[in-house]
Amino acid sequence: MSRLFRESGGRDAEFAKVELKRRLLGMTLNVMMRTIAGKRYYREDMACSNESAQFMEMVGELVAVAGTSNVTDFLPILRVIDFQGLSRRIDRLEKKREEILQGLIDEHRRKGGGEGTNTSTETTEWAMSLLLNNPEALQKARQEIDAFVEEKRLLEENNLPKLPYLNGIINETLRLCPAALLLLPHESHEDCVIGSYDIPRGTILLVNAWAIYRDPNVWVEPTKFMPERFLDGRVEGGMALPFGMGRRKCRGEGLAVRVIGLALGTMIQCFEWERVGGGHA
Ligand code: HEM
Repeated sequence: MSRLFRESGGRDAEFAKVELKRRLLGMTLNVMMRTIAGKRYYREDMACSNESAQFMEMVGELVAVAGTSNVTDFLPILRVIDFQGLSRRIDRLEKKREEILQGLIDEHRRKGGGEGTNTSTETTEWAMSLLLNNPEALQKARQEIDAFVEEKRLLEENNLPKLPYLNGIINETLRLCPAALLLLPHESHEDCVIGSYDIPRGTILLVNAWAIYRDPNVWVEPTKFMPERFLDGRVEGGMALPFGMGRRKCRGEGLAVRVIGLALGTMIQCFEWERVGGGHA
């Protein structure tokens, strides 16, 4: 925030154009790496070390491979020739990941001392984008924060549960722009029945969260940005599962919601925001 403040030219300055993605990525990566390995990857000037460049490259490749349809799932015979070369790509990626993680473990031992990066970064960026396109919601969030947090004090993590509208914005962002469109694939390890369907052992199940979030039978005006859907602890339609459900639910939910809430809330509290070129997208 202090860097954004300096770049914006300080208190009485005109609007300045800023690029958020790299900063949000740096911030989430730093939170994650401080938790996992006790070190920062990005410095304040956003320069990144060779190690963090490698790490980001690996995350980028992982996202690309995870998003590629695998033809051999449908025509297993093609597996023999590794038709799309996906197996080779995954093997290479696995090796790279092992090297990076082993390097962190070795370093940690010497000093005696997830995938969550992308999802938190993208959700925060989408939230800002939705707010810039819905200035009345931005205004409401600002009023809520100003009414609750004393003047001249920065928003703190323990304020977050008391800011229902800000939380509504995060939930509505996760609904409209879900970071995990199909959650993560699950595979049945034994025959089972779901609803009235017989599911054989070894079936891959994908949950189309994106379609659920846009179902007009579940949501009023599903494509509209309305944080109010989530106010008073209620969930319109009762069908929100951005972090999945059950035993394999996201482990990082608590961390993600806090990091996104704090980053978004502080950006709203500290700055006036406008779309580049004004207008509406
Ligand atoms: C906006 C942020 C995030 C979203 C939307 C998200 C979403 C998800 C979803 C949908 C799943 C699959 C759940 C299922 O299959 O039912 C998942 C799994 C997981 N997430 Fe997240 N996630 C986020 C951030 C994070 C963060 C920050 C971390 C770690 C620091 C994290 C760690 C994990 C782990 C370890 C799993 C696998 C859990 C398991 O298989 O048992 N996530 N996440």
